[in-house]
Amino acid sequence: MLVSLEGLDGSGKTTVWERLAERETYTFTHEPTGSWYGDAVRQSIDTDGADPLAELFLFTADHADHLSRVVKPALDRGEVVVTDRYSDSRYAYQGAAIEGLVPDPVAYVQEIHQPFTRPPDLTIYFEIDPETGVERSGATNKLEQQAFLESVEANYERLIDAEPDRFVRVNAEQPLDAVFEAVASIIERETAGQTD
Ligand SMILES: Nc1ncnc2c1ncn2[C@@H]1O[C@H](COP(=O)(O)OP(=O)(O)OP(=O)(O)O)[C@@H](O)[C@H]1O
Ligand SMILES: Cc1cn([C@H]2C[C@H](O)[C@@H](COP(=O)(O)O)O2)c(=O)[nH]c1=O
Repeated sequence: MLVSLEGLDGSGKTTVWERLAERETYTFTHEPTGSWYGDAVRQSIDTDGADPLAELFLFTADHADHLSRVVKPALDRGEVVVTDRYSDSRYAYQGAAIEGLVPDPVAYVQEIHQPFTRPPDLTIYFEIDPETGVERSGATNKLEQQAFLESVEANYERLIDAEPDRFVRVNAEQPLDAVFEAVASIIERETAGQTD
């Protein structure tokens, strides 16, 4: 079973993911990955003026490698995989970043993925206000900006509307302990008795 954690920058995904890894025996992974593809992505994120379409394809290359090298093999072994960000990050973030370059950016990014990706079975959406996201993340790069995160949030809402059964919302403005327990219990409930 494949579980993804999604949300705006600063929503607390990584903090919860790290705590889960201390307590649970799931397979833990993340995007951008630690591979050289992930390094290229991080270099692009930190480059103001990087071409947004080129950045989309860097993120997508990292996803393709992540799928074939980590996610699919773990799922084939019957493991529960918990990933900190996955394909919805591309639909929401690059959907916002390439606005104006193609007619329907979110649909365009989804179409690029459709032939090869493996959609998550469950996606936990860490819900926070973009303003809180900017405060918590420290606005350290071009993505952690309020206006941009407002567009990203709108794209996430569109994805949730399209697939309400896949997404579970968690109020990520609660104290961290409450967010963590909510996420842990959702995953425990949804994975009970499941292997792949
Ligand atoms: N529920 C919470 N209440 C208050 N602060 C929080 C909460 N969750 C996380 N934080 C803090 O917010 C900051 C960002 O958290 P974290 O890195 O986990 O977010 P993230 O969703 O992984 O962001 P990004 O996608 O940018 O990596 C950290 O300093 C973390 O301690
Ligand atoms: C996977 C992915 C990520 N992003 C953005 C979201 C963050 O601002 C950065 C890095 O992610 P992290 O959780 O802080 O490590 O990259 C993106 O725009 N598109 C994606 O597909």
